Amino acid sequence: MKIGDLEFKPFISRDEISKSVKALAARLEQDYTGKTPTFLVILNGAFMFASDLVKNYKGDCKLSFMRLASYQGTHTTGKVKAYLEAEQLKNKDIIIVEDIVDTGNSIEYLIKHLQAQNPKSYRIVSLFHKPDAYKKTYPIDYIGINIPDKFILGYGLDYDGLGRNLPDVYQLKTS
Ligand SMILES: O=P(O)(O)OC[C@H]1O[C@H](OP(=O)(O)OP(=O)(O)O)[C@H](O)[C@@H]1O
Ligand SMILES: Nc1nc2[nH]cnc2c(=O)[nH]1
Repeated sequence: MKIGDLEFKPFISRDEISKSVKALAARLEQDYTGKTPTFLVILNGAFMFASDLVKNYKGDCKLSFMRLASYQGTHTTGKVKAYLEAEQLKNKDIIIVEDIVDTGNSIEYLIKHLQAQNPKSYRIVSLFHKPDAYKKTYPIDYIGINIPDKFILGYGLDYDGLGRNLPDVYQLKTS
């Protein structure tokens, strides 16, 4: 399948994704019993995962959204800047919702930003994780599916803005 100028092949089906999302929601529900966590959704990529995750989460919860703007120059390690009102996270049980943790640059930035705002607690849930590409040591508390270090798209993840709407996940063809 061609997206933009690149060729992709089917990788993870919507059924497999759905099972993983339900399992994550169930684990979170159990761990946050008696609490009202705030799901902090990291836009743009996590929008679809977050939507399905909270639909499957039956306990009380709140939602907050944060956009990370990447400034990508000629280097691949893009710097990120958060857009979020200060004090919004103080004394809250935060669950950071990411679609993917790859190198960990984004999550590192987020954690530093979050710590400065004194939340009561914070944990990370990511639907996808590339352990071989991960360069940080922060634990990813809840991981849906570990994947190899290859570019994917679909289910919220894009290539050059394209492919976010696809219900299944595709992997870049390399040969
Ligand atoms: O672990 P890393 O190497 O930092 O990669 C993970 C980040 O990359 C993606 O966001 P992206 O910057 O593509 O923005 P988007 O969510 O708006 O597509 C994803 O949503 C994560 O935030
Ligand atoms: N679309 C997409 N975005 C990413 N951000 C970090 N890793 C990836 C990836 O594999 N695919």
